[in-house]
Amino acid sequence: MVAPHLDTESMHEHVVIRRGVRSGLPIVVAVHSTALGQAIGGCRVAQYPHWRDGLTDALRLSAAMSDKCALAGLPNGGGKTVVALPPGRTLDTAARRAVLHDAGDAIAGLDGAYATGPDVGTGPDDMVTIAERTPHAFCRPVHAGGSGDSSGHTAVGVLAALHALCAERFGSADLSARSFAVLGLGRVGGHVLRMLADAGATLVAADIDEGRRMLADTAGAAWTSPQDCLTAAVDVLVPAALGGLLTPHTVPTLRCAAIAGPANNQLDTPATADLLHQHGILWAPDIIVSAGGIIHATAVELHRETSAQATARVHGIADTLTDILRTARATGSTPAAAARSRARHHIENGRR
Ligand SMILES: NC(=O)c1ccc[n+]([C@@H]2O[C@H](COP(=O)([O-])OP(=O)(O)OC[C@H]3O[C@@H](n4cnc5c(N)ncnc54)[C@H](O)[C@@H]3O)[C@@H](O)[C@H]2O)c1
Repeated sequence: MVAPHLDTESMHEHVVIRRGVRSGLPIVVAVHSTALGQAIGGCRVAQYPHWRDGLTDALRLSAAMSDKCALAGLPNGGGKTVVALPPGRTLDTAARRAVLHDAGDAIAGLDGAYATGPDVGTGPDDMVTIAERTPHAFCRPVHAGGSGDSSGHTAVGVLAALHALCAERFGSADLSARSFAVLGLGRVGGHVLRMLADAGATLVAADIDEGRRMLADTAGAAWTSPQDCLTAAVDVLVPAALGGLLTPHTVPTLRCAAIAGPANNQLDTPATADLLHQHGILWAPDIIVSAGGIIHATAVELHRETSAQATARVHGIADTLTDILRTARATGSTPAAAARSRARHHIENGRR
């Protein structure tokens, strides 16, 4: 089924919802916008209480991708693929291959309106499997000019954002003078922690996985519980785990002066940006901070740039963030509102 999505607040161009013919699993491909060019966004394979929760996630994440691409200056729109696994369901090799082929067929049916890449629950090998059914998957190996694992590039973008944020909030981009609480030491958070340690920063770190403690020890970071990390008295909180951690319940407990990290969808609702503002906490919009991976991937995979050229684009995140923070200050709005307004402006101009 290919049907237009009728959400009036954020109208999607296409939403494909289908039960995979091979896997029997629910597959959603959401194309939010192609106003600026081909929609891009990862393929997520994750457990959801109900497949409709996967649909909601796909709609939300694809709309956020449109804003992320627009703010990153990419000639692309936002899309997302979600394979919604029932609670407790895991995939063996054959089932995984079946569902990835089903997803590939759904993407192929969009005739190039959308291209996919790795996301939560998928990696570069899965893109090779999807590419057996559609050419619209980022799957070139690094040695052939592909982008590879995005987490290192995302981390480079986070560091660029942290420099810009510190310059705006504390009057200096010198990270060695600042303290950071890194919440989540996975692929991106681990890189960010190491880079902050190299820069001489004072560090606190946490992860629900005790196995990540070694990373913190090596970086000279004080290991703490996730709850204490969230509320640590530091200059900057770096959310690098899951989204939704900034809520009306958690914001009053925060003791940081600023927040910037790679975690997607950090705010539970857009209104929480106002609450952060009221508490004097400067929040760098995640759609800007976390864009390094997608900037690098599109540059090398779609536009055939060298990795060095792509990395220079990733460093541009610092200028984008500085511009948004200054605009917010000048207009008395929140950075979230300034970023959203800028993104919508770019998308509307692209549509004309
Ligand atoms: N990988 C990328 O290139 C990329 C790009 C853009 C955005 N992001 C976002 O950045 C975040 C991290 O991505 P990743 O690729 O590093 O994921 P990951 O799965 O490798 O790492 C996430 C880490 O967070 C930990 N974690 C989960 N729940 C936690 C909790 N409640 N408290 C503390 N730690 C917790 C996990 O144990 C894991 O170590 C995600 O929100 C992801 O969507 C990632």
